[in-house]
Amino acid sequence: ALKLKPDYPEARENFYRVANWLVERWHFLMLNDHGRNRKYQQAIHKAVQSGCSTVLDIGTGTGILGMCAKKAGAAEVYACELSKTMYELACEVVAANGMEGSIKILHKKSLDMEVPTDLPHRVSLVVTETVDAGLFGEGIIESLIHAWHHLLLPPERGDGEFRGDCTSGRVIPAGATVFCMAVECLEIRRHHRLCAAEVGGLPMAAAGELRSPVSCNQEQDDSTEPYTTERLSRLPGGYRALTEPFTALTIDFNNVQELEGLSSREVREIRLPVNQGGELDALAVWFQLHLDEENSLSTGPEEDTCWEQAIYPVHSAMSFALKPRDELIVDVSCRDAYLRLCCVAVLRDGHKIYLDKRVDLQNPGKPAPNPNPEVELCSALACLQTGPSESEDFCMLECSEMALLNNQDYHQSFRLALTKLLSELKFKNGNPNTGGTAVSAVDSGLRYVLDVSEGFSLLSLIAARQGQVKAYSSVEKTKQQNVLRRLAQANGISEQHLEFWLNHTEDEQGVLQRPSREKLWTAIILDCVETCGLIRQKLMEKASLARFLLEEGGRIFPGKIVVYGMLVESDTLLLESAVQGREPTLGFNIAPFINQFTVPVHVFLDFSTLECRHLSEALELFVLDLMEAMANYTEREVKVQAIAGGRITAIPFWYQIHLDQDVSVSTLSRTSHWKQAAVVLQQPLEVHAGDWIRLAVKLHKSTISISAHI
Ligand SMILES: CCc1ccncc1CNCCCCSC[C@H]1O[C@@H](n2ccc3c(N)ncnc32)[C@H](O)[C@@H]1O
Repeated sequence: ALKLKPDYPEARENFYRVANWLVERWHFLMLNDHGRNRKYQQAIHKAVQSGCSTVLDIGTGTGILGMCAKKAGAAEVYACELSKTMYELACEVVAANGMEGSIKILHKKSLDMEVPTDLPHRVSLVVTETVDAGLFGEGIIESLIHAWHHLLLPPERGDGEFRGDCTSGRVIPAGATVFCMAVECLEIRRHHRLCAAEVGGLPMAAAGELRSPVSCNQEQDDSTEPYTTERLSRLPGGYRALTEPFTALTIDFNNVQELEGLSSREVREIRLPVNQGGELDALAVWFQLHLDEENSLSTGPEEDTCWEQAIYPVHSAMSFALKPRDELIVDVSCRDAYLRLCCVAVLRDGHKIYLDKRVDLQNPGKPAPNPNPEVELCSALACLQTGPSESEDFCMLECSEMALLNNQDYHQSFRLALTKLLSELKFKNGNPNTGGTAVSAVDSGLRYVLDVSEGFSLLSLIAARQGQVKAYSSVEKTKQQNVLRRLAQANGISEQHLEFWLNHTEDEQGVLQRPSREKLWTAIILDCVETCGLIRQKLMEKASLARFLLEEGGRIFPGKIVVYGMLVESDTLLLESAVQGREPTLGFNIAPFINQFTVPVHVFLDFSTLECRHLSEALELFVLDLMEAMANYTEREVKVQAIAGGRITAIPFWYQIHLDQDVSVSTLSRTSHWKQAAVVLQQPLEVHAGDWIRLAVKLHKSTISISAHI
């Protein structure tokens, strides 16, 4: 169906979202990584030349490694791929490169393969790159254990005697070395822990412990993941290494006993000398993939590779300052096939300070010496909260929800705009001699504010705190509602002034209706921009419904969104969007096939750290007026002058979100929890400084498309 690529807008918009989902973005990065492809080719060539004549490519993707084996002269090449989309793609690619008859591709997971059903006999070489940023995340350990038992010839005998005919089995990559270091990084901290004692003027002590879903401590369930991934070299604000990288683990993929022993290996405790003081925010993990004795690939933050690192955020109520000469104690284990790293404690002047429990092992009765008194005080205050006891009861927030909570500008701006609106209305209606419009029958002077933000939001509380406001919140999860209730209680907001309207929405229409129909809303707060940088779907429809429900003088927040963009030349964005010709893929004809899944809008971009050349100033692309429906259009032509010569390859865009005439928030600001998006041009456009470029900007169903012409 995707190949039919219907061009009616709904399908096209869905096509983007589906294409993004069907084919992960790293396929483009990987195939454009000529260095990676070359190293695999060399290792495979050497192995085949030394006699490995039967090869299995596990997780073939586009088929590139299997084709290398064939070209290197392997007699039999098999490949398996569990994703249907990639399997079909591999079949097309192999056929297009004239190897249809000589590579047998199976739409199967390697674990479901056996001899002789799927392979006529055991093979002498398995090649695979089924690894993620945390190395084991694609199941390579389980795949190789199964391969050694069922698909590979036995490893060569320990006597080192080398049988040239390769009647023994081997794996490429031959092994991996995993590195780890402690880092300070505000961007990571903002996504995993509450960084301030107050949000939008609201003291947060009563919230109890808030956690992101990334944690590798004991209670492992499906709501948490052991690590997240980041491109450390691209994070806004950068990072600071607090320790040297240390080797957390080495693994030999040609030793099945070692592979089997991995998950039952006892937990290793490692001590990391701190050589740079700073806040301990996370452990960063990467690895070297040893393809064979000569070639290895690295996913390190300093290498110029395109890969992300695995990030293990440190969980403790408040951040913890490491000092030089401290030793960080880390537990390394491989429970249920994931690499787990946990910062356990800090060794300082002979004392063990536990990051979570703060218990001093030497004299358990006495609390540990205080790492830094103010931190201790904050967490003590947190423990004083009236709510649950501090540890077992915590509330889980998505990383994006945590980053939103740490966006002070956002909350202060809403507080300011709401205060202004409420005082305007009070003044107008409350003061008869203003000759204001007919005063609506506002019963007890109460005003109603509805917060339909997606996910966890404090805005209902910030509204209710203005006094004389009854706030309705769209927060659905019970634990999250309890956090809001606790905060309301601790901040003098009466229970009656905070309602969770999803608890008693009688019908679909009820979503935006007030309980008592005759009155209407003073303010309705809408969520407009997704964290990924796109306009939320159905925003304009929601805005028109919300407008209808406002009382005289009431407002929607935000009232207006202005889309800004910039013409840039960025090879990086090209490499993440499409395979650039044949050269990077070792001359194989792969690009046209995988590029079917290129999407013209790139999301989750950190524009502030994107390597690119600015070819224009920032310019206004589009205006969305949520208060005046008639003011809106679906397309607009904009002219912009090139300030430098070059190839326009993309147009990153972001938003100025206007809450009212004077208060606005930028999605590009330093404290922004939003990422940016970028339109990647189908054809790069060569321009000279001073050229005028015409942009045709279209917004259809929340999807922005831009075409550029001289
Ligand atoms: C320096 C490498 C690097 C470092 C850090 N980040 C990324 C990379 C780049 N590698 C990413 C590959 C990641 C995806 S794995 C590639 C393809 O293999 C498929 N699969 C996975 C397991 C599996 C199996 N047992 N049997 C059959 N098929 C299997 C997947 O469906 C996918 O299409």
